Amino acid sequence: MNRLLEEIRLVEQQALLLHSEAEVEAALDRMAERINRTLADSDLLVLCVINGGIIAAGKLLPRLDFPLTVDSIHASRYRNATSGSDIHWLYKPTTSLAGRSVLIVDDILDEGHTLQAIVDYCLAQGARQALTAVLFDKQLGREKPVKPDFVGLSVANHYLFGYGMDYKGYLRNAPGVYACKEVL
Ligand SMILES: O=P(O)(O)OC[C@H]1O[C@H](OP(=O)(O)OP(=O)(O)O)[C@H](O)[C@@H]1O
Ligand code: HPA
Repeated sequence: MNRLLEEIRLVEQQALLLHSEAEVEAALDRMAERINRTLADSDLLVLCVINGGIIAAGKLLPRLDFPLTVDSIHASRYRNATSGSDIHWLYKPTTSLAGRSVLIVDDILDEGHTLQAIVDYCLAQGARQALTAVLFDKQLGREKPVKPDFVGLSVANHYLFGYGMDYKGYLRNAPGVYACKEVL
């Protein structure tokens, strides 16, 4: 096995489960209920922030019970590292955002720079409103540049993986929220 895969296996073995699959699924139900109540008549465009937001969006969408369209955006700040740097714009939506109500869906709000940049981008493209939904909001104990409109769970300030969140590109598929031991 190569060195990176060995590290991934070790991180996975030593990680601490913070939120079970059942907890996250219940949080998704609650989030969807709030979105259904608020945005049913908005001709919504859901913007999935890939890669991390794939699972959040994929699990949220079938819970939404009104007509909507979907596109994606890829702004990456961590790029397989465990600390963020500059934002790299890797994919921009092909749908016109002009005049649209947009709901940006991501896995985690950490320092908030990525989501803030995506909100700014949507508004600059002429979106009527750019709302935000994050499955996890990390408790940093300080103000963030953006306050999400819809939040699934508030999570502890550790480096996390699972439900879309990666460790060095891996472990996004873990069925729960796990804290890496290195940063515990
Ligand atoms: O609130 P912030 O501190 O800006 O961090 C949050 C962002 O970081 C992760 O993306 P990442 O940059 O790792 O790209 P990825 O989705 O391709 O993994 C995550 O999916 C969020 O988009
Ligand atoms: O804790 C995290 N885990 C994975 N990806 C992330 N992107 C920002 N914070 C995190």
